[in-house]
Amino acid sequence: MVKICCIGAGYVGGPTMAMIAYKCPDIQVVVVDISASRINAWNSDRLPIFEPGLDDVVRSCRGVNLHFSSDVESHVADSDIVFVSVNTPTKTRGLGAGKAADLTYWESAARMIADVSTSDKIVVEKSTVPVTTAEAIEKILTHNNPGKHDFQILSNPEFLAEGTAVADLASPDRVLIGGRGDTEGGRKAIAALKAVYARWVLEDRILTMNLWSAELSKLAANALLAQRISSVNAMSALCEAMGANVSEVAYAVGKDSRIGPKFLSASVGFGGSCFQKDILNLVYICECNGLPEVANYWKQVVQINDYQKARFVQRVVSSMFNTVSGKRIAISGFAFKKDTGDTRETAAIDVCHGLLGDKAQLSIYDPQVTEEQMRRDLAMAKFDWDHPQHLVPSSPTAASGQVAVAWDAYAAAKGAHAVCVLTEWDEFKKLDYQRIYEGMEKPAFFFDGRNVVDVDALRKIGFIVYSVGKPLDPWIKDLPAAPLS
Ligand SMILES: NC(=O)C1=CN([C@@H]2O[C@H](COP(=O)(O)OP(=O)(O)OC[C@H]3O[C@@H](n4cnc5c(N)ncnc54)[C@H](O)[C@@H]3O)[C@@H](O)[C@H]2O)C=CC1
Ligand SMILES: O=C(O)[C@H]1O[C@H](OP(=O)(O)OP(=O)(O)OC[C@H]2O[C@@H](n3ccc(=O)[nH]c3=O)[C@H](O)[C@@H]2O)[C@H](O)[C@@H](O)[C@@H]1O
Repeated sequence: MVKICCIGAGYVGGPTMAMIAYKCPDIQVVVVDISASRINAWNSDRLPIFEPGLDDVVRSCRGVNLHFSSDVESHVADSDIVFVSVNTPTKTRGLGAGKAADLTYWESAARMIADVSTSDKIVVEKSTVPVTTAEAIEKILTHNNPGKHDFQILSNPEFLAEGTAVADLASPDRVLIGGRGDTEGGRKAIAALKAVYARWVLEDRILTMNLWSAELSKLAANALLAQRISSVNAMSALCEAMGANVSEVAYAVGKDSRIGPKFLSASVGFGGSCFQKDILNLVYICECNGLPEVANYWKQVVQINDYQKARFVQRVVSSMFNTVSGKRIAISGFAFKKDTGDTRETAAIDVCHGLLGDKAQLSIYDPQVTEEQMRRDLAMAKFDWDHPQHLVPSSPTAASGQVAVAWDAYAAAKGAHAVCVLTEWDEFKKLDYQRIYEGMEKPAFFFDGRNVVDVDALRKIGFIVYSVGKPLDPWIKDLPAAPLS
């Protein structure tokens, strides 16, 4: 029986391994992590991540052929295939700080594999890593393993998106396997991993290629996806200036089959643990390889995203008589997108910081994010969020006087001067906005960073409404549009 061990029980390791176990009853899968609390949560009724459909998948195979354990070393030693799905955050110090990927967790996992291995292994890069990381890992493994076992390194980047992870894993657009197809050992390793996925993924969707192409394809895919969002967000600023409607423009553009309709929703800015991190990593790789023009091209995607968040804050402050000092502002949604409780790099953090900087009183509601998480995020230094939680410095009392957390969107808006929608949760489309309006200070402002509400209906109720990329409310029209510097 094939034994798989995955190092890292996070948003990727947990769901991907659960899907492998679910689809391959004859494979034993163990997911290990240095965080005992995370492992305990995977073994409990309340999983550590919120992901639609995941509970059922985990429940159907946990304790049968899917196990979660903090006994990292013995399970790694005992396995044939080791997936490494640990954090690869942006470096905060030293060479490449603010851009390069921090491979500390990766390297320590690799050294541990080398130390404990008593048999040959296939080591699979699941984490998103800089191009040529496979070679570095290979060197660590071959130079540190006393038994001189054979290690085959494969790159198998993950393309799931949070909120749709189960569907993405069950029916992926493609599975990518990079390996050394020019050696016999490499070919065997590729075939072994391919055989795992082939249990449920059509053969023509399993792509095999060389290691560097696979590693780069992952960075390229995220860069291109994020670029679409920055492109449509850049258009949203122009739409506001011209009286056009970004949803109509995106619809018209997306009808071109060469462009396609997906990933063209204008927003307050993309968030999530990967888009910014992976583009910065790409920028760093370009700079290190003497390609400053290419680096600058991709840097723009992140710069437009920062501009979009700053522009939103500017709209809020300038609309409300140029000050939000002491005013209660309801924040509807804190997660970086709907159907997840993940807040890493969420646009809400930057928008809240902007409003807190202008001395607003925030009242935040999100159906899946805990108060503790919101307070930690608002207190944390940039880039610190993507480290295992027990290693992140926290100051849970920061900003506490200016931040309150509400149990629903109605409570958040009570007595507020403005509502800002920052996550596109479905429930925000169905709220009783007449009731919300009646409970607010007047004039009542509504800033929709996700284009979820019916602008005309809210204006009829009496709200002054701003919706990203939509024709402007007469109240807002003549106010400055450029972000405050
Ligand atoms: N979150 C996402 O949707 C996606 C993430 N990725 C990539 O996958 C990788 C993992 O991302 P997430 O799962 O989101 O991170 P995560 O932070 O949710 O999980 C990583 C886990 O690895 C554990 N860990 C770190 N070092 C360890 C070690 N030496 N031994 C054992 N456990 C260790 C941490 O405690 C943590 O629980 C990253 O490289 C990310 O870029 C790729 C595709 C999608
Ligand atoms: O490497 C990763 O981590 C993953 O990053 C993204 O997945 P994810 O970040 O989970 O979620 P997305 O659906 O891509 O959304 C990212 C951000 O862009 C925003 N977005 C998305 C689409 C859109 O049209 N407009 C828009 O503003 C979302 O609200 C969210 O803040 C990619 O979609 C995955 O393929 C990839 O595996």
